[in-house]
Amino acid sequence: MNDREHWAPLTRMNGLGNKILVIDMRGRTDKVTPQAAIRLNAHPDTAFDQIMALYDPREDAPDGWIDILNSDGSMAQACGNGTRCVVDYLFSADGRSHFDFRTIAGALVADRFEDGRISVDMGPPEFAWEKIPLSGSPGDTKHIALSEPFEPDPALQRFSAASMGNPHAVFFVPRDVDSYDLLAFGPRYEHHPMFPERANISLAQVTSPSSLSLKTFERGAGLTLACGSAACAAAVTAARTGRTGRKVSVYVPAGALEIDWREDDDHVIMTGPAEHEWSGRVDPNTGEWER
Ligand SMILES: N[C@H](CCC[C@H](N)C(=O)O)C(=O)O
Repeated sequence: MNDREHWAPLTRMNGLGNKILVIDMRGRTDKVTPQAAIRLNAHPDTAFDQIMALYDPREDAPDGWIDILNSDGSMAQACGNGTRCVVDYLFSADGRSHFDFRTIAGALVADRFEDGRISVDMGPPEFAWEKIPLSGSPGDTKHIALSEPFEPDPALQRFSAASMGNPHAVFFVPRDVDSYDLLAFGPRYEHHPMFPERANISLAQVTSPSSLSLKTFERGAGLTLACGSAACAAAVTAARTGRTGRKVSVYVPAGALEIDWREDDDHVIMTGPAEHEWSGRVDPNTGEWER
């Protein structure tokens, strides 16, 4: 029997087009399962890039623990666009605008401003190759030569790497990011032997000392319209390689994310919108849902 009254609130949102499902698991003792994620992703109305599963606050998670699931059921350590959606979901419920969440990668402190924009402190980037992680001990992670198999275009044979809690490979390209067939080579790059935990693969075209355009093939989710942690990774690697300053506007089709890589504490602050689409409920164990 489907005891739907005991299903969890399901909210479909997006962060600049990054498709997010917020599942409110507070007050429950069960978990959103990878099987539920795969089933939800199989339906066109609930197909998503990430699930943000929000659990009760606990001693080390003042405003709640967040599990992040990719659409293939794998777990992610960071999700900037998804975090903004959780903030907006909670603000709509009780008007609160400051939050201190925890994920497996650490703290995610976020603030919602009067105009609806939301800032998330994504923490400091990590550049040490063994912590990203990369294999083959490439040493300097500013300019890494990709080992075979790679694309014939030289711009797709070297990258900069960073972790925002999750692994990112950023390829700086000279042309419009849409002029490359990222959908075609993204899967091979995501699973490349240099990325022992796979990687989020981004193409970045620097357009000024304070702006770049970005396109990302996400680990465990594929080509997405936006990726917040990739925007952070692209901004810090652009700054680190002297292509931009530490404040960068990262443009994706639906708009821009503002990234500020702070000098004083090395933290990366990402600011952008969140959009509510519809609300329903879901069985977090099976992925059965209704609006
Ligand atoms: N879309 C997310 C990133 C998800 C990262 C996930 N693809 C992984 O690292 O496995 C964001 O806005 O930050």
